[in-house]
Amino acid sequence: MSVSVLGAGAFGTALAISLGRSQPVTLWARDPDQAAEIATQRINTRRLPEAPLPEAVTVTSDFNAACASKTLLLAVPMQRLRAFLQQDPLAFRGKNLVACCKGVELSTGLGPVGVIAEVVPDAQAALLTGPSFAADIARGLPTALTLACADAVTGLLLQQELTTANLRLYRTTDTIGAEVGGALKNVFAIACGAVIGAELGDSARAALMTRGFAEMQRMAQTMGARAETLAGLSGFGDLALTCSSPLSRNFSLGLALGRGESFDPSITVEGAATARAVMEKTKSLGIDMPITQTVVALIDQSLTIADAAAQLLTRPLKEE
Ligand SMILES: NC(=O)C1=CN([C@@H]2O[C@H](COP(=O)(O)OP(=O)(O)OC[C@H]3O[C@@H](n4cnc5c(N)ncnc54)[C@H](OP(=O)(O)O)[C@@H]3O)[C@@H](O)[C@H]2O)C=CC1
Ligand SMILES: O=C(CO)COP(=O)(O)O
Repeated sequence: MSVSVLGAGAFGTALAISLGRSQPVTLWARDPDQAAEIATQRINTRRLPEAPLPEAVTVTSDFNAACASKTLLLAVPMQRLRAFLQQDPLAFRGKNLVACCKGVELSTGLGPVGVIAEVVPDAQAALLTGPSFAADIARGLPTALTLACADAVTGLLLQQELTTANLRLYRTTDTIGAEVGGALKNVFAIACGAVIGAELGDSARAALMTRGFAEMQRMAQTMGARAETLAGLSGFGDLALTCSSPLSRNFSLGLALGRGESFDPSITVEGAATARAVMEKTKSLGIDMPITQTVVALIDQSLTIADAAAQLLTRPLKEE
């Protein structure tokens, strides 16, 4: 069986590199000039410099050629996924579509698996998520991720097909839990970055991570997810990585907010739109998400970091 990665950003390129060390892989970039440059130089200088492509990676901008594979990894940002699929839904029929993005769609409140199911209902939708920086995967450093697929047989097949020497996959059928964990960890990473940027201390960050994890569990379980999914790589695991590393773009946006600095708007930061989408969604779920709400206000600059901290500290006292 063959695999293609659609989207030659940092993550798509890293996955193609890891897979390409042991099997043929196609990496698709939408821009023909970019595809030609990566193919010639054997490196994605724009998105993942210092990570050479193995020989077994074929780079192309030919969409139909890339879609000839049975398994397609969709490595485009969350808010672009629907438009990307809608360009040619027939090309995706009957495929194993593995979303590699994290977040909640602003217009619908759906996660990546939900979006795939809506646009291409006759594909097998799956999600690859969990703690990993693209640069680490590309360098061959050890990583472990979650492969979520509601269909257990397809999930097992994808787990075997996409596990590599340095990328160990665990599988689950709980796609909702995996979606919510991956989406919310980015929101809390923004909050943690802001706390560190404003020099409020590591204790405050630990409090935010823990109470953020409570919000994540609350939302996921209200939506029918399993608690053990949130305790796994896609929930706790990714929360731990993203909230503690300046290599995270979400954490870095938070750092900039905390320091009162500007941040390059062209950088992919999934947590910003997702925080908004989650607040919209939780209106109908009827649950309390105070940290997520605070992140929305910080991004909108309708609240200072000091006021945000004061607001969270003075909420009514409750049981843990
Ligand atoms: N980077 C990382 O370490 C990790 C990222 N992820 C997740 O992977 C997803 C992608 O992130 P990442 O690769 O880092 O982002 P990048 O910003 O590096 O790349 C995004 C890619 O998506 C492409 N793209 C955007 N819109 C479209 C579209 N409509 N059609 C086709 N291609 C499109 C871009 O193409 P173009 O260059 O032409 O604009 C670019 O190649 C995110 O959800 C992120 O959370 C998950 C784990 C790790
Ligand atoms: O998802 C990631 C790590 O698991 C990458 O995080 P950022 O998108 O914040 O860089």
